[in-house]
Amino acid sequence: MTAAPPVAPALEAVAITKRFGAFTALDAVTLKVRPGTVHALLGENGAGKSTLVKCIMGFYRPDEGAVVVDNHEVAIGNPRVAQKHGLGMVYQHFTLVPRMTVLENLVMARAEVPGLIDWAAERAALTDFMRTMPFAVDLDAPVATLAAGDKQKAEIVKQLYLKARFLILDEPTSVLTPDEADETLGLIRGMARAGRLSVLIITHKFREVMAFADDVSVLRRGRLTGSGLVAGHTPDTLARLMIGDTAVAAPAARAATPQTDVRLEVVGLHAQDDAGNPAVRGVDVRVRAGEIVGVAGVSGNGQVELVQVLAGQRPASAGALRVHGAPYTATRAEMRRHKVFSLPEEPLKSACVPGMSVAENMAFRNFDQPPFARGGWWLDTGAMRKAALALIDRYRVKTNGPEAAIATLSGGNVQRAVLARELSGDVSVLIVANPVFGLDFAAVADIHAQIVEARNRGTAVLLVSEDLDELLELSDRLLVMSHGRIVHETTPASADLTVIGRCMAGHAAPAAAHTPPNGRTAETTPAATIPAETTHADHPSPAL
Ligand SMILES: Nc1ncnc2c1ncn2[C@@H]1O[C@H](COP(=O)(O)OP(=O)(O)OP(=O)(O)O)[C@@H](O)[C@H]1O
Repeated sequence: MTAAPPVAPALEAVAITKRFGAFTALDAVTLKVRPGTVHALLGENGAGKSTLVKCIMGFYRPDEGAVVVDNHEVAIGNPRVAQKHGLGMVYQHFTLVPRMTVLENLVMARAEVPGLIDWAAERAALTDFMRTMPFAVDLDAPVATLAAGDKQKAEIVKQLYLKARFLILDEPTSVLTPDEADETLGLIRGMARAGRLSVLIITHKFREVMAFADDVSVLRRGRLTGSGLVAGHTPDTLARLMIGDTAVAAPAARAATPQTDVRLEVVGLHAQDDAGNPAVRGVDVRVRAGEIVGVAGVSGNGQVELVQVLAGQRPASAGALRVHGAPYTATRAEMRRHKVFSLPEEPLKSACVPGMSVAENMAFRNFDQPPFARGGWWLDTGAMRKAALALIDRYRVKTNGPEAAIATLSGGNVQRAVLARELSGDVSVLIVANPVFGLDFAAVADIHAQIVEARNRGTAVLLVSEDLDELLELSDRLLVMSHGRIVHETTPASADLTVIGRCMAGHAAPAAAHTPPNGRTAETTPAATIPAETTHADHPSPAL
């Protein structure tokens, strides 16, 4: 490992320009991070934030400009060189190997790992190192067993162990609960104030900028639109720098919908996670036409597996699904017949083919139907292009064109492209997971408006989200999922945040809470806490 001085460095990105073909993603952007400070980098989706940090970290070679660390220009040709200069990056999504322990992950991350590892010596050295950390992370825990907050701490510890003195955090709190986020950012800020670190943090959350950052820089369409002390800004001034005169979608009015026919029924559903452990343990949910049912919960409590079963990406081990009263196993034919659409988490990974074009990805739903397919096999690329152009325009997808590979779009724009595909038709049931993960506030407003409009048109929406504010804003009914079960039901109007928080954290709800009369199906009770024993956990229904 390279020795690096323990003091926080100053870092400057000077007049960085980065082009992708004819497109200029960054136009002479200059950013100065003062030593021992937390510097927030803001910008709407596609503004160039990731491109800028990738230039700093050596993933991309800028066309023009320089990176200066402690007043010395450094040539960072690749991320290993960045690491040698004490620069480390923590990503939005976790990079540690889930099946390995924290200790194994840390040792294997080093640039030079000996052929024969003396694990006892490594453990002793790492135990000493952990004593210098503000975080306590269990070295022997397999990463897969850690809660999201602990995983993120382990990612940060890894960078500090690799002697990073300048840390770039790319939306580090998007997978954390609000408490975990505050704790993590508080500890990071503490380390910066102590002079151990300088930090550049990409975030879309103004609250985090105002509470934890010293300085802020704002990008818009590849240009720096503002920079300075956070104390000199308000969320309004930052918003203006971010989106200029772009109109933000007004919140969609919630129409009174009759909510009569049950469109989606989940009955006694059980499913396992990738390791074969029970993940969904007896879930009952009904969603009616014109209703948004929100499912809250800390990540890792079975929500991903629930959505995957509903999307046909994971088998159920027991229980049943019904759509329009008919048995449903989420085959493509059933999805088409019943008009079931889904917007999954990480759409680039789970709902796109990254190497294929925006137009092709937008046509996935019906590429084998007219007007895209003719004579059973001939694909009409002209029709696909035309349809894609209309969707790009309507959903404001920023792309170099319908022919661009979808993987070249920024995260937020991939999300818009998939949403355009899934919402553009006649939708009877919509299953949505964390739809605004990583999006800026203008895109969030857009997507929320689209979901409420779908509901107003009579779509039954199941909305699974880790963002409680989003659920309280959008849901007609709100369920809380913990340890694979629905443990609480309420409406946003009668929600008690303390009870919800306690249920999310897996703590028993207060005895005074009301149990649904049928003791079984989370559907109609206004505010109910459902004891685990009333679920189907121990009595799985017959397998699908
Ligand atoms: N490899 C690439 N090839 C072509 N264009 C690219 C490539 N990477 C990024 N872009 C384009 O550069 C622009 C900036 O993208 P970038 O990912 O830096 O945005 P961002 O501010 O990080 O957005 P988000 O908040 O959505 O992650 C976008 O228009 C994107 O489509």
